[in-house]
Amino acid sequence: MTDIASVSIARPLSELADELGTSFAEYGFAVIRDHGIPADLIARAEEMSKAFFALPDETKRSYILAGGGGARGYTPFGTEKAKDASVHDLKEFWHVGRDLPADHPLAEYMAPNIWPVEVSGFRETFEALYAAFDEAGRKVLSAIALHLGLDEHFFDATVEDGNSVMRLLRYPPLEGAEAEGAIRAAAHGDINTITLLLGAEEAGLELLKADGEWLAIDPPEGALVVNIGDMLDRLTNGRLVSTKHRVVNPKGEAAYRARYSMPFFLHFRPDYMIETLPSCVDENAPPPISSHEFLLQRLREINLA
Ligand SMILES: O=C(O)CCC(=O)C(=O)O
Ligand SMILES: [Fe+2]
Repeated sequence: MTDIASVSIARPLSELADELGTSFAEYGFAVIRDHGIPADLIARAEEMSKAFFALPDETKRSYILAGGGGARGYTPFGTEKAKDASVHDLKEFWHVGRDLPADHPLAEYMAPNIWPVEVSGFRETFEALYAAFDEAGRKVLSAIALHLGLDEHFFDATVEDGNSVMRLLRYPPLEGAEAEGAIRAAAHGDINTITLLLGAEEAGLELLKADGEWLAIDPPEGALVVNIGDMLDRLTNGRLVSTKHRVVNPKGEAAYRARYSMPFFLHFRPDYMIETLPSCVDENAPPPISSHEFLLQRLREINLA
């Protein structure tokens, strides 16, 4: 294969599962079209995200939740650092999670969302987008299950009421001669099960290929860029790879523009035991670990817990 797959997911999953799975095995990434998230919802969400980040710094900072590890609300510029990186990423973000009823057995793992009162329609829009991401994610996981020789619904119970997080990201415009080629988000692997990303048509996202070269990702307007996270890499003992990726400031005029994107970090349920699938076991298979414990280990490494 010479490039990552670009797949319409409107076709029967059994027909596309292997094309998708092969791309995840080789690159850890695929582009997914016809994913079912309505274009007008995406447009509204992008507008609301821009409106939030345009608020005064002081207002945005009033939505920082101390002690929550950035899991909900606002995280300012200069907080998150990639694992082993020496400088902070050039980004600010807002997190929306799953709202569970207070008496739900998994409620202790998922803090209630907070919402900025200054942007009207923000809550409704992002609740709708969260649900749409959830549904698109289940479909992608069904295709992955087929590719792995599992039942199409294998992953349904593993992600039900999982602590997936939707991140609204803003990378501020950079200034001066050093802007071109600056690193907006240092190379990292995602921690979760799979990530569904909107907004990557604004240039900058690159993945690290097995041969050590960086490959720029250039999806068509409105498509999802999907990548395998560390949890699914671990579950499959590396058959599907969590590939390092980064966001560089593009060359030319775009270097001086802000970049907005919206990843949805789809997570297993916190109590799901990540134990290598029987078909993927070999002598190097890692020991079982709960999804929650794995997440905590990794958040400490990136300065968020
Ligand atoms: O902004 C992007 O395009 C990618 C963001 C990303 O990789 C992340 O937040 O984990
Ligand atoms: Fe990422």
